Amino acid sequence: MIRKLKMNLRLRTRSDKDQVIFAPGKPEKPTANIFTMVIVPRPALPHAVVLIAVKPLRDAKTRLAPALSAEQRAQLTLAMLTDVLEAARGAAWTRAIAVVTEDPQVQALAQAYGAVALDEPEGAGGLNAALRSADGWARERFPAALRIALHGDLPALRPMELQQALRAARGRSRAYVADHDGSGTTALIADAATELAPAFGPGSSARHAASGAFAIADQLPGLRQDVDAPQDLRKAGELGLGLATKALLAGSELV
Ligand SMILES: Nc1nc2c(ncn2[C@@H]2O[C@H](COP(=O)(O)OP(=O)(O)OP(=O)(O)O)[C@@H](O)[C@H]2O)c(=O)[nH]1
Ligand SMILES: C=C(OP(=O)(O)O)C(=O)O
Repeated sequence: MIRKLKMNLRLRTRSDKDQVIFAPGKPEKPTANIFTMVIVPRPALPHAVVLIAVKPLRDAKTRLAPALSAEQRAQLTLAMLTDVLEAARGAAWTRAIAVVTEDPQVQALAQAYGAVALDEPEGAGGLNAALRSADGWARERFPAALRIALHGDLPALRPMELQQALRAARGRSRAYVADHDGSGTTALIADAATELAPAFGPGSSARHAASGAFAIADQLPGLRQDVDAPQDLRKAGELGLGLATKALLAGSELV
């Protein structure tokens, strides 16, 4: 009897595509205790798919050109993305991470951290088209999940901040986190029933508010601190850099 139940459980877990447990590098397997599953049915926990768009490294971080060479900007982009992937993996509700990019080095880094690398969509739609495409992928693959679009240049992001933003968005169809100076957006969240409808770019905070998204007001310094200009690196350094960015910038006068 028990053997039969175990077999049924295994089959059910494998056939339900929205039950994938996020475990980078490890095969999927049911984590629930068989007796818990049978005797105490639990409601599904909220879960989120993290979407990160990254443009080709050769074009990245142009506003840092006064302070860093093209090669240094590419290395910094990879280091900051590493720290964002680490933070995203550490947030309790993260079910999957997808990085949308055409850059092979970025794709390889994403996959090394257990994320899915999605191809850049056809056409020259830029960041918002890339995120719309990733959102379509996520909604099809994880129909009950929240999605959170997140910048890849948040080197002081903590897993708890990501988790807090997701909690703050509960009960809202869409919500966003404004950047540190209030004009831009560092994260945009949509619930399972709602398209992400990203409107990133200069002044995106006002656009996201005008589109009806809820402005998350929580103190989230690491989540708000994106790196656009050289002085942003110092501010992120004061908050505490993730390990990869910290190692890359050790000894640099920029932090
Ligand atoms: N996949 C994809 N990601 C993009 C695109 N444009 C921008 N991004 C990403 O969106 C985020 C914010 O982009 P930007 O601020 O425009 O670019 P940046 O490289 O961070 O900085 P600047 O070159 O100084 O503007 C970064 O993570 C970018 O890599 C795009 O066309 N496709
Ligand atoms: C794309 C955005 O950010 P930034 O250009 O500052 O990275 C934004 O705030 O919408």
